[in-house]
Amino acid sequence: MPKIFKTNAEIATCGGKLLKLTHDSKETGTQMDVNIYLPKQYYDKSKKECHESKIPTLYYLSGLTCTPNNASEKAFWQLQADKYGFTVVFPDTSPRGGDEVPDDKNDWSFGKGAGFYLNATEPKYAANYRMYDYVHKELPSLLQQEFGSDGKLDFIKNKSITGHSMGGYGAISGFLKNYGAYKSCSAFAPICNPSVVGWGIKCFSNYLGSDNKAAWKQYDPCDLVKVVKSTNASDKVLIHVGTKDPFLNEHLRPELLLNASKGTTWEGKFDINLVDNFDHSYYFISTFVPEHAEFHAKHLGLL
Ligand SMILES: N[C@@H](CCC(=O)N[C@@H](CS)C(=O)NCC(=O)O)C(=O)O
Repeated sequence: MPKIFKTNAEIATCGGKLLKLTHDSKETGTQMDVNIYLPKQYYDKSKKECHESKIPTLYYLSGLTCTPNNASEKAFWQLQADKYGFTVVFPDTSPRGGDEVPDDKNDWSFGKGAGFYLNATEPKYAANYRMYDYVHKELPSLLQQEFGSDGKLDFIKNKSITGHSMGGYGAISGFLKNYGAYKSCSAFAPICNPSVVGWGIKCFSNYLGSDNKAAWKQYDPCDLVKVVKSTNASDKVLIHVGTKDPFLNEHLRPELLLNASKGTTWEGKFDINLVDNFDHSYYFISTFVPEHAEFHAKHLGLL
């Protein structure tokens, strides 16, 4: 069978391996980069094929301007993945490619590197900017086909999701829109109410249409909490945001998510931790990665 993924690098790190991959995406119509970390448990020779409990997956969605490499190099998920035994998938943040993929070269918060984890409907962007279906459907399915065939890895059934900034919004939005598909969700400095903040307004207007507010509501966590019912008593979304995050008051606005959830089935289920002195960087993210890893490990049945 022809291979789906091309392996550009296979890097030993911690007890497992980081694979830097590229593949063709039908959703985006482009080649996509993705990194995956296979933990030490995957390479454990004493474990036979067809594990009774397969190794689950944590999807990490990155923020504006990022490629799969930022978090692979600076978040230190690998140590945690080995500790609990989960795979980590680091998708790219948008389609890439040449001039055939529309972009705004003067604005790093829009276009390439800023796909906003949605399916664009505006004609200019609709062919390529399909990061929602790419991340939640196509990528897990392709990974399962190629890397899950030995029966050890589960990219689809036992999975959780997390992310940073635009990726934090992508994680919460994807978790709510696919309620039940992910065992747990967490976020680092998420954009909580994209419909009312600068980064979100620019991306939603261009990708979904400035007048199409009904489409905006289908992705905005502050609207989704009102229509998606939390039916599981153990639902909890773990969030950390730094008080010295320069984007806190202009773009992140965690208080709006707290307010939006009031009176809904999600009230009290967003565990928002405003942490003193931390900024928006990977110094902040890596500090709280162990806490988020333990949280997801519990929900994935690893603890
Ligand atoms: N200063 C950044 C602003 C964008 C930014 O802070 N991006 C965050 C996500 S919203 C990030 O993770 N940047 C990459 C990194 O820190 O490695 C730039 O101009 O590239």
